[in-house]
Amino acid sequence: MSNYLDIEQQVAIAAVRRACTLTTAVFNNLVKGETLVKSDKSPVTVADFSAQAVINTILTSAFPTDPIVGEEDAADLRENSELRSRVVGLANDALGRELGLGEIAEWGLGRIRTEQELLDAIDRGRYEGGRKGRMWTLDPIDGTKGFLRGEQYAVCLALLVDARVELGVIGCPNLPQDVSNPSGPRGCIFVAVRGQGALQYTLSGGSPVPLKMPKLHLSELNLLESVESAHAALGVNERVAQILGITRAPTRMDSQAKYGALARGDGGVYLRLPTGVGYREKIWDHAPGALLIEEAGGIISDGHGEPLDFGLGRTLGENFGVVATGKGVHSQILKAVRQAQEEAKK
Ligand SMILES: Nc1ncnc2c1ncn2[C@@H]1O[C@H](COP(=O)(O)O)[C@@H](O)[C@H]1OP(=O)(O)O
Ligand SMILES: [Mg+2]
Ligand SMILES: [Mg+2]
Ligand SMILES: [Mg+2]
Repeated sequence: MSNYLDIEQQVAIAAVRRACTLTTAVFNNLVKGETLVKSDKSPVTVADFSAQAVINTILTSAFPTDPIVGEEDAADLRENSELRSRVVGLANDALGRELGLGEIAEWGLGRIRTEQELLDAIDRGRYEGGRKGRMWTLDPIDGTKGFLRGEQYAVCLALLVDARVELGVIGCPNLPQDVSNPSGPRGCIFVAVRGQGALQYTLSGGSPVPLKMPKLHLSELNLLESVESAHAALGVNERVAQILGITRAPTRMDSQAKYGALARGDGGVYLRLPTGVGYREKIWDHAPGALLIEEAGGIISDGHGEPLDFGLGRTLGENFGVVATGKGVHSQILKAVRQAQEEAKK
């Protein structure tokens, strides 16, 4: 008998691997005009579109009936022929390469797609989400601002069944494989399967390393937080650290690379508190990271201690931020969050 979600895991890792190769290549050749600004003022690049095209194409070929909640859609590309042909070229380069480790011909790799097929593949990510059945969440580039700065970003894919995350894959092309050797080799893939633990692979292949979060005392913790001050209330984080007596400086990093760092013990707490402008967190920004933390032995909730609800649609609804950390310190951190929040209201 095969292991739970064996095929899904192989497909997801292969898709994320191909997308990571693509995004790395695009970064090295990105030219002016290949970045657009979306209606929410966030950036999107040809790499985001083509990575979504690649992953959706592979998922659809392996699991034709599974819906996908993906961040991007093809509307901007349908009106811009220059951008469209660049995305189509990049996606076909990535899909057309010969089969790699663990890939099988039935996933339809190696075949060149038409423009129409690739735009439709991107738009397969428009599923509205919900509470029943299987669905994938995809963030083709999480942390686009980090990607554009040449810093951290992540290619993030998760499989949910009845709104519960069962499989999470996070590819981090720029993340050092070993935090104690920051100038050493980069490129990690984090994989979590419910009930089966969390693993780190290197992007280049090889055997995975199991991840287990270390038991840390409050005094040893440091916060993992956003680089962008518009994404999280960094001032409140500072106060939370002060209340807890944390003296180590926070680690600022874009994207769900933070969840990978937390799962392997490079930091003690992922802390993301709302800035108060009414932004709703998206399910693709937390689904794979949430399972990774649970399977590495940690706990994840919102800032009030409530579980994250992935069954509300494309967003986490009215949720109050995210707190992910070790089981031993979670309640103390929530208490400090409450105190900092009350002080901020005064
Ligand atoms: N105003 C906002 N508040 C919170 N998160 C945001 C906001 N705008 C974009 N994001 C998303 O936050 C995530 C990055 O947060 P972090 O600061 O932890 O790196 C990304 O998913 C980013 O989208 P994107 O996937 O488009 O980069
Ligand atoms: Mg975005
Ligand atoms: Mg994102
Ligand atoms: Mg994104």
